[in-house]
Amino acid sequence: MATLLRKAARVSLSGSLLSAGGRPGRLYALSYFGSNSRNSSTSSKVKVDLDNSSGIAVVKFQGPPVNSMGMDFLTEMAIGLDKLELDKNCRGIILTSAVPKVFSAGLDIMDMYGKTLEHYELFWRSVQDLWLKLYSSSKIMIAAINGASPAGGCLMALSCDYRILADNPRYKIGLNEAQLGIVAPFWFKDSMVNTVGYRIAEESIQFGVMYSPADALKIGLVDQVVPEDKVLSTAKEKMEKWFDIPDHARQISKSMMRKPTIDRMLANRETDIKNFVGFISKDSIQKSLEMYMAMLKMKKG
Ligand SMILES: CC/C=C\C/C=C\CCCC/C=C/C(=O)SCCNC(=O)CCNC(=O)[C@H](O)C(C)(C)COP(=O)(O)OP(=O)(O)OC[C@H]1O[C@@H](n2cnc3c(N)ncnc32)[C@H](O)[C@@H]1OP(=O)(O)O
Repeated sequence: MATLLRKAARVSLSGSLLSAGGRPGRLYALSYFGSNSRNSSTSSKVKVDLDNSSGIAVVKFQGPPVNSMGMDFLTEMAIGLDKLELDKNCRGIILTSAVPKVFSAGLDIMDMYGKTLEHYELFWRSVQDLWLKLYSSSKIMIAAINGASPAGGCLMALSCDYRILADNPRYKIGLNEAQLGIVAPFWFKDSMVNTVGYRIAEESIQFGVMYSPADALKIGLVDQVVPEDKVLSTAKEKMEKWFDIPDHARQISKSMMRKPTIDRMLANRETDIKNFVGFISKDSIQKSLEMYMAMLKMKKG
């Protein structure tokens, strides 16, 4: 019976939940995925390794020093996720980091500082695009969080179906935007509310709280805390459990849960871009970012 279910589960719905929701999907070349038992692709910031026999793809962030989400990272992630979304051999995706101590430092602050309005618009569209791909993926998404995960890093984790955090008190996670003098947009907030509930999100976002693993587990921001050397293996074990559920049933259930949040973002996408560009280009906000970057550098010296 279990084997039958696994076979049935292999017949997955094609495309992300976005296309399953009746929106036009896009086609991308499948150049690097052949019929070998393992397919790897490395670009400068992201490594994708799909094991065809298990159906698990590991997407590793490899942009030292802190895996910040700049234009290159956003583009490479978008391409990698599109390819995996279309690959029938892939049933689950694990996000993790190859950079010691950091999962991702979130959006690259240098992409939000001292640039043109056109750059801000393009950058924000790319951030939205990555979130849409992650949040609406038809695949099982597990975050194997093996380092600090502030702001955009936390958002990537929140977009997954399951979160495993390494048990190291230095690996804090949260939407800390308010601490930088900027504001987590509504779809960051929605992702947080959908995970931890309204009351906790309300406090969390206003204070820009960064949670220790123990606290993140307590509020449900992560689902499991495990020793650092077990993060990836636990993610793979967990994935096998998710694989027991037939894909079509899981995908439709996922879509049912996430569609209202995705639709809200799509309906407000252009306004959100306008808000971002207007907000980030303000002198006062640019000053806050400048001071924050200086503070990060001072902390080092
Ligand atoms: C009305 C509202 C409408 C719309 C909304 C409008 C706008 C706002 C939306 C914006 C949403 C923003 C989301 C974000 O993700 S913002 C980014 C937030 N990130 C952080 O605060 C993390 C900052 N970094 C850290 O805390 C630490 O670096 C970290 C990750 C814990 C690692 O610590 P450590 O290993 O000690 O490394 P260093 O701090 O020494 O950093 C090394 C190096 O990297 C630089 N750096 C760190 N983070 C970033 C970053 N996010 N972007 C760019 N650069 C970063 C750091 O300065 C060091 O540089 P150096 O040159 O000194 O080597």
